[in-house]
Amino acid sequence: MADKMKVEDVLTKVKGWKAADGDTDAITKTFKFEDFATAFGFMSASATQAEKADHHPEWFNVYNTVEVTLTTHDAGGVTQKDIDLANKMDGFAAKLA
Ligand SMILES: C[C@H](O)[C@H](O)[C@H]1CNC2=NC(N)=NC(=O)C2=N1
Repeated sequence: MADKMKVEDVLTKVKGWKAADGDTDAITKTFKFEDFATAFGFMSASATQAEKADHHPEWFNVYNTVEVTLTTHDAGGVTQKDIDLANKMDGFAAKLA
């Protein structure tokens, strides 16, 4: 199992993510796209990656906005798996921007 890391250390390895409100055991970022189809494309690419890595995001989507929260349930906090998924999701978002 991936080891739980300090959220402040994790935040040095991802861009534009922050500690989730009232929760030092998760990181969050809000992605905004041109429209729903693009937001859904981002979610689709992220879902495929999540399945591949067996590591899944929590998210909330309204139209063109996707609020993402990452944590590792098995570790009770943030791990390298969240850093990897955050960086992948940033890459998908950059391609769709
Ligand atoms: C059994 C399976 O490997 C686990 O339940 C996986 C699935 N996806 C997961 N996703 C996340 N975010 N955290 C986990 O601990 C986790 N565990």
